[in-house]
Amino acid sequence: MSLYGMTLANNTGVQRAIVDIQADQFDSLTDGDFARLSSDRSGGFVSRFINDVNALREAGLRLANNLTKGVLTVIGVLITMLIMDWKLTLVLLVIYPLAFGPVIALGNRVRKRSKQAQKQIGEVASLLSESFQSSRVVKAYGLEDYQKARAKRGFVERSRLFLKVLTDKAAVDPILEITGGLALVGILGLTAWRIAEGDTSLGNFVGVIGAVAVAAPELRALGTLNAVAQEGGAAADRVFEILDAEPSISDRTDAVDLSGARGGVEFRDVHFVYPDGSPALSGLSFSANPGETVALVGPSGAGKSTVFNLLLRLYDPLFGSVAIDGNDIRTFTGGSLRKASALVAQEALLFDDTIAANIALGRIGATRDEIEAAAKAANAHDFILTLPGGYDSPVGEMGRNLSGGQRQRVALARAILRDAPILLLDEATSALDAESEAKVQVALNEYARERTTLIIAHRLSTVRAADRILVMDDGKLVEEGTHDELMQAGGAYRKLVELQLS
Ligand SMILES: Nc1ncnc2c1ncn2[C@@H]1O[C@H](COP(=O)(O)OP(=O)(O)OP(=O)(O)O)[C@@H](O)[C@H]1O
Repeated sequence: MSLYGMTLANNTGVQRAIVDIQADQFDSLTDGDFARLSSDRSGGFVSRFINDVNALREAGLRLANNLTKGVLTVIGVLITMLIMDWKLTLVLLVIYPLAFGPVIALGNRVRKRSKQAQKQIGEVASLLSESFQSSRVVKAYGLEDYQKARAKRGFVERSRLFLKVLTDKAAVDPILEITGGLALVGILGLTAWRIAEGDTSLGNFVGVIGAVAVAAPELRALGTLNAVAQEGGAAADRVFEILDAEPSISDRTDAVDLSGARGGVEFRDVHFVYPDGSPALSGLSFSANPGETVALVGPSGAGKSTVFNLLLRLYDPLFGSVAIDGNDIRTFTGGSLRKASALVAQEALLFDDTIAANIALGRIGATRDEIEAAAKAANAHDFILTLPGGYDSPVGEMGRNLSGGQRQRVALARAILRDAPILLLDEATSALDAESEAKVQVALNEYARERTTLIIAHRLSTVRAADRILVMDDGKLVEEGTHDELMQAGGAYRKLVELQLS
């Protein structure tokens, strides 16, 4: 009964520790650098939460339930043996570690190989989620065989790596059998000699061997436990990689809250290269005054979205500075800095919840009336009312139940509700038809009057009305002016417009 009680207590303890580890891992990733999250496969992270944590749980439970019992038995047996025949016990104490040497070496190999296997599970998880998310393209392009082959390769590799770990673990018992057998032969010889010399008696010897027989299964269990512990250790290494990572972008100790921002934005000679080495900005300087609407245009890869990434301080520039209202954004706390901006990104990301809940994320605690007012301003109200559940309709995973244009309008409503002094629109209306876009534009013009608005758009009709248009190329500013001025100047902007009209 006490064993039952101990097992229950261990199970609960391990389970609680696992919940804490999972929550801490999630907190660390969510609060950590954006660069880290965007640099690894999503499946890699998912597997750290599921597979690594499972391995930790297994190891934790086995260690908690078997280690104490095993160690206590071995200590008790050792004391008895020392009393009965200390010389033979000392010989055994020298021989046993020799037998355990290979088991420990094997344990280290298990650790290395488990780490490799766990990493590969992450790759398989990414492959699976990518494959299910892209099922439309897979069907439309007849890529079923291609995907099946990729998945099969992943599964085969998974089983190959898993088998290696199992093979190592399986070798523990035979090693213990062989070394144990050899040790026994030696001990028998030694004892026969000592009995002949009159140094010990057969009775003592039988007593010691009896004690070894009691301890042997526990020792063997401790041997396999080592392999399990190493597997758990490999998982723990991966979990702690996440927990211990220090974010490179964090609040300075003297950071202050940005409150009452007027929304002036300034980039001064900003140079930036992504962590993978892709150059993005090389000496970009521009400013946007509070309340001004500034459009960023230019060829794909010119660095437009990067401007938003730096303004939100998802990354820090290599050189130069980004300022709001004349103060370097690194002097502000990250939370307050991001509250000053409302971003609508190209992919209009929605969460698997209702439409109302998705809009409300713009400002936690907003009332239903405020949510509806924001939806009206984003020209979303009418389509929302045509849905069976109205504002309470579920949008599906990543907003899959809505059309691209509908998703964008819900995302716009969320940004409008945020009521921030800086509005960042990155191809925010690209999925709308011309009529809907025009309607959204009218509403946005009204809303943007008191806000600094930065607009990225390829469709140049969207940016015509901006107070100023910045033309970027290769991470630099190449032209600047109103639509009319730039058309007259006959430079890069005019070429872009003519290309779109032709
Ligand atoms: N997360 C990232 N990691 C690595 N490189 C990136 C990342 N995002 C962008 N880049 C690179 O930085 C450069 C600028 O990209 P950016 O997205 O800012 O261009 P853009 O002008 O917004 O292009 P588009 O109009 O196609 O959206 C590109 O060469 C791109 O490959």
